Amino acid sequence: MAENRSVPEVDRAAAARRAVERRRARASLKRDLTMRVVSPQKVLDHATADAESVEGSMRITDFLLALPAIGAGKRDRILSELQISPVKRLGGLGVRQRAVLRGWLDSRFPVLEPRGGRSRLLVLAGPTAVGKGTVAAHIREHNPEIHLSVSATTRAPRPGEIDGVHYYFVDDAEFDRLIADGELLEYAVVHNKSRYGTPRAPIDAALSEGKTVLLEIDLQGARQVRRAEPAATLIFLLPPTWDELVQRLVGRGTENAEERARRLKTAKVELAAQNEFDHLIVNEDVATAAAEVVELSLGSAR
Ligand SMILES: Nc1ncnc2c1ncn2[C@@H]1O[C@H](COP(=O)(O)OP(=O)(O)OP(=O)(O)O)[C@@H](O)[C@H]1O
Ligand SMILES: Nc1nc2c(ncn2[C@@H]2O[C@H](COP(=O)(O)O)[C@@H](O)[C@H]2O)c(=O)[nH]1
Repeated sequence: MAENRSVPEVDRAAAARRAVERRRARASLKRDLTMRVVSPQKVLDHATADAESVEGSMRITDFLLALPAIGAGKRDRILSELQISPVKRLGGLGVRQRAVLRGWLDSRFPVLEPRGGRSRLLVLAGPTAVGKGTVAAHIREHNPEIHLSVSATTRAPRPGEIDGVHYYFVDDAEFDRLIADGELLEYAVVHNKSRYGTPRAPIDAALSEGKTVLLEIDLQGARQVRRAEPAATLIFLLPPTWDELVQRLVGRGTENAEERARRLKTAKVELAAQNEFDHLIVNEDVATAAAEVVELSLGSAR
């Protein structure tokens, strides 16, 4: 018990606890970098602003290894090219080192200028359980002027899901017919399992009535829409952290462990494609994220 221990002992125990917490926070940051939930530039900016922060205490070697397609060999070559010692922590970099690292990051991971805001066709995509459905439902409730597309799917309804409201639940034969008759704007097998597609007619009708249309679909579908309608506004919803994403998926409780693993595998691929989108929105709070989507829809209302 703490009362029976000497002061230095208590201090040592507290310091050990803090060290464990810091190690955990750094591991979590490393995961978020690997999953592209945070941009490397942002991590470097944090480290520069506060050397004592989790970002600041991250080793340059761990930072580089967390970046896509950087292994130990490449990491060492980059460090030698940038003349940065491998023992450095991000917060301990000198002005010159920070500048060359920032330049290297900008050339390797360009921050794309948003291209969107050009059409009333909005696509909301993002990894599983990030909250696309929740944000879309919030918009349906608070912004009835926005037409929310109802997809067709071959997946079975979840408890509480209503045919024609959440999805059109169809069998494989009907999905084949929709494709054959050209009735889908886009379609895809999602999570290597069920088929999902966007019925074209209701969208054309809503657009011709001057309405804004929102599709909540996966990455493959978003890419198809981009090809078919280059002016569409593509929005990618991000989780605050990878751990939060996993918690949301588990907390939703609608998939078994095998299905969750399948979805998280797809999520990694989707997160890595976020730069293809016109806008990134972090879904920390549903109402705020929904308001940001609506704001973008106003910007593109023409
Ligand atoms: N901002 C938020 N904060 C906390 N929990 C959230 C937030 N947004 C959504 N959730 C919760 O996360 C879970 C997943 O949300 P949702 O089903 O909307 O995700 P999704 O992106 O549509 O997933 P999928 O692609 O798998 O269909 C739900 O339990 C939802 O209540
Ligand atoms: N390409 C399309 N993807 C769609 C469509 N409708 C939904 N989705 C995506 O599927 C997954 C899984 O959804 P769930 O309801 O089974 O959890 C999710 O990423 C949706 O965005 C669609 O019409 N086309």
